[in-house]
Amino acid sequence: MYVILIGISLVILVLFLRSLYARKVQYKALSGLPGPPSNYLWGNLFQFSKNIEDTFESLVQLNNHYGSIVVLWANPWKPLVVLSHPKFIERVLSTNMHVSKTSLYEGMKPFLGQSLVTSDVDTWKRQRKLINPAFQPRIFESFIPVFEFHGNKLINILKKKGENAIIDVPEFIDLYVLDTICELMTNVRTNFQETSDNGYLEARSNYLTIFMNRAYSWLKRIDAYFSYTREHQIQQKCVEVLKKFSQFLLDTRRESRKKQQALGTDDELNKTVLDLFLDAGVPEHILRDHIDTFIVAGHDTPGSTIAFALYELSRHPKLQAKVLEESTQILGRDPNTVITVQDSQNMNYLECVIKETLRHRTTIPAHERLLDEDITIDGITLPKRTEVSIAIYATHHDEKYFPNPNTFDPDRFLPENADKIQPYTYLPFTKGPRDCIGKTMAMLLMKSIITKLRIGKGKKIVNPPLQPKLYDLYMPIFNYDSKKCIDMLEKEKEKCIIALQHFVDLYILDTICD
Ligand code: HEM
Repeated sequence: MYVILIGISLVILVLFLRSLYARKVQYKALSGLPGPPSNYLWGNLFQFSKNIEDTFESLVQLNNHYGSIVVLWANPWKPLVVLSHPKFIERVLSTNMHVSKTSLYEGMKPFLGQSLVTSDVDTWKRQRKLINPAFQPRIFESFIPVFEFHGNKLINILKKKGENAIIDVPEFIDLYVLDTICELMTNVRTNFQETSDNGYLEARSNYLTIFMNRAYSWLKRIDAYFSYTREHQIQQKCVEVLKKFSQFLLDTRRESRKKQQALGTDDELNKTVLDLFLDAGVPEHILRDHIDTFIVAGHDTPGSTIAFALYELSRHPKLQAKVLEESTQILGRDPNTVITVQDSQNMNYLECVIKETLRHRTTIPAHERLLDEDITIDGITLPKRTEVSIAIYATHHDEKYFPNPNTFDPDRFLPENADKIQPYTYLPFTKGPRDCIGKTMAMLLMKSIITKLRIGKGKKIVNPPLQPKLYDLYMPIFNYDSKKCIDMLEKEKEKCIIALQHFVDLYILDTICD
């Protein structure tokens, strides 16, 4: 017995000494980099664990205060190097190396398992290759009936509300995108737009809220601690609800595939992500993880971008006029015209508006990678296994790369100006082998619904006296009832809904009802 206890103690001691040594080496390598003053023992722990809003604000301000390579010791044992330096970003993103994810993504694993966003490198490579056909240009035409069906439904719902109704447009857009993405990913037609109250949205919102809380609290990132918290219990309940929904999509698609195969009507050319995974014989629980991954990755980002693009257009009548003129030239004046892929691709000015929205209101402000080997540039070395954060929001708002960064100016993306944008400073979908697989689909979807909403009739423009706060930009993720779990977000949620509802929705209602 004693021998076993001594053995275990020795193993623990050796592991502790090893990690102490590794930390010493890492501290030596990184301590010369700029960053907020940190203590050797507890790093910047007490500066970055107040609440989500402070953390977001602090991270964004870092680059202004300390420059484009900043080291943070928010977790004293796991430093994070925040990069907004295009040369370093290029070195990380432009090769087949450094595609591993960091500890940040562990918090998504109870929901997404080992799927594209969260999987290890070998699994990710296989999965990405397998589903590539579902995102190739040759199948884009098959998206059009889906955009049309759910887009027309949205227009009808908004029309029925009547002129004096107060409409939370981000919520309506959100439901439209959710229905559209579910069908594009699984070939199953859902109806969130008319029956939104099924618990799925609330569960997903609460899960993501807790994920964000964990992401910015080193303590909550420790499984041994987190598994005893109330948030963990809530998260488990959320996962149960979420998995029921993906199981429903899976069962429904299996049934319809059987019928199609029996009738010989299955579409061999236009396969969805789910069909490709089903063909590959992926086990049941992993199929559910994949469904969840694609719905979560493909939903909030276009949803909030569309809401913000509409918001910006409501504030800039001249830009609206340009967008309207362009869509009238391409589509004519019949509101029932179907928008083809070619039409969408010809909408160059609308594309500039969306690109500028993705810059100005960067939907994913940062993402992380683990370095596979040392990187040295200009005498600065980041050692292998350093966790780096690619601070997209910071490059998008750096005066050096985007003059007057807080001005909404789609002309930056006109062909004559776009060439001047420095490589690796504009990264809404990130770049490299692990970039956003849904970027072209997202652009088609966003163009289709913004055009369908016929923004720019130019009747009544609401001029907002307020700007949404930085944190509001991330609020569409938390748009549903998060009361039960995170009280502190309530105030912010209201602010966001008021800001967007008041300034975007009334405008859209006016123009659409017109
Ligand atoms: C405005 C819309 C969108 C934006 C701004 C966006 C942005 C991004 C970014 C920045 C990443 C990298 C995240 C990381 O590495 O942590 C990413 C990855 C991803 N996105 Fe998107 N995305 C959008 C729409 C979509 C859509 C519509 C889909 C699918 C239907 C999608 C599916 C994915 C997937 C599966 C990944 C993981 C890719 C991989 O690891 O190989 N995204 N997206």
